[in-house]
Amino acid sequence: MKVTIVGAGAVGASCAEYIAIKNFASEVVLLDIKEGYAEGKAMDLMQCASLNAFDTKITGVTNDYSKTAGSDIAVITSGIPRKPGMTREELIGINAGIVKSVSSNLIEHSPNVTLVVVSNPMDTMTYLVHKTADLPKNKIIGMGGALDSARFKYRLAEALEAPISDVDGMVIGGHSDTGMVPLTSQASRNSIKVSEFLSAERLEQVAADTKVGGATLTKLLGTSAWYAPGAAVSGLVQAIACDQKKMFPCSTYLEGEYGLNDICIGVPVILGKNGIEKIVDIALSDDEKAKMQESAAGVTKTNGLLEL
Ligand SMILES: NC(=O)c1ccc[n+]([C@@H]2O[C@H](COP(=O)([O-])OP(=O)(O)OC[C@H]3O[C@@H](n4cnc5c(N)ncnc54)[C@H](O)[C@@H]3O)[C@@H](O)[C@H]2O)c1
Repeated sequence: MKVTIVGAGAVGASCAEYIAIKNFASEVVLLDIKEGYAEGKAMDLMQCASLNAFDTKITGVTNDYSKTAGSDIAVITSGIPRKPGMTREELIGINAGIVKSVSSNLIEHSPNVTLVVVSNPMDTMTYLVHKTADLPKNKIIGMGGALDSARFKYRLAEALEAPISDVDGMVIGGHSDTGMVPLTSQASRNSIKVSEFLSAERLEQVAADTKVGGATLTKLLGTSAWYAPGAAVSGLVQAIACDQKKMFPCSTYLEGEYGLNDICIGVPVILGKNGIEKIVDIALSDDEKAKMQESAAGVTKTNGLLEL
């Protein structure tokens, strides 16, 4: 199993590290446009191999796509991250050009690749790849909901004063500060609805903190987060590589599901060797349906800024 990660920055390197530690891929190629950067990150990571007991071979290359040939899965993290006070949508100008050329180079060298899009604004970047790349829709996957759900579970556990392993919950909708739809009505602690333990006000606070999870970290760090994003991407890559049939909320192209058309947005999907093997159309409450429509309107507005 060969995995390429484009962008050897904070998220790309974290993702490579988690993939290596999980030890399911034979090869990870890190590619960056910055001379020597991916080579350096790859060498540093390989020097962890004996310490962390993994056999994945990590190599780094400067913008040489011939070295990515035959990749089964490729992750696109190239582009700029946001600075404090910025929205993800503000990154579109620079990142759209990068994502378009990177996806085209990847597909040229690996025509059967499955792409995982991470660069922001992620739903719009995933849509851009759909519109410009010659790949079936099941092989174009946007990562956002897996991270947002992990942040939701962190906030739920905090409110419940419970270990995170007790908690389950999912965030669907757009990967933006306003567009996320944390499914608070369905979140549970050991299969008991969290509304049994938390007041409606506290649950609303959990949802609000979840939605600004990225912005909170960006303010603290001066740039966007990388550990949880890297871990979330590695989970998606492992589910595909190991044909796990695991369910994650991912950004995918919708054709009528959730009453939405011609948009990429986060919904639960089953991930296996064929990428997105199924879109899971769950029943939403009227409130969640309305929030999903509002979220989709926001993503569609950002998509309108693309020059397709
Ligand atoms: N979807 C999510 O949940 C999520 C989470 C965190 C970050 N992000 C996004 O991921 C992206 C990367 O974030 P980061 O913190 O790793 O940024 P970073 O600046 O640390 O790394 C980005 C890397 O991309 C490289 N790059 C730029 N243009 C390139 C090109 N044309 N080809 C190859 N490499 C190129 C840069 O040299 C840099 O090393 C940002 O857009 C950020 O907003 C998304």
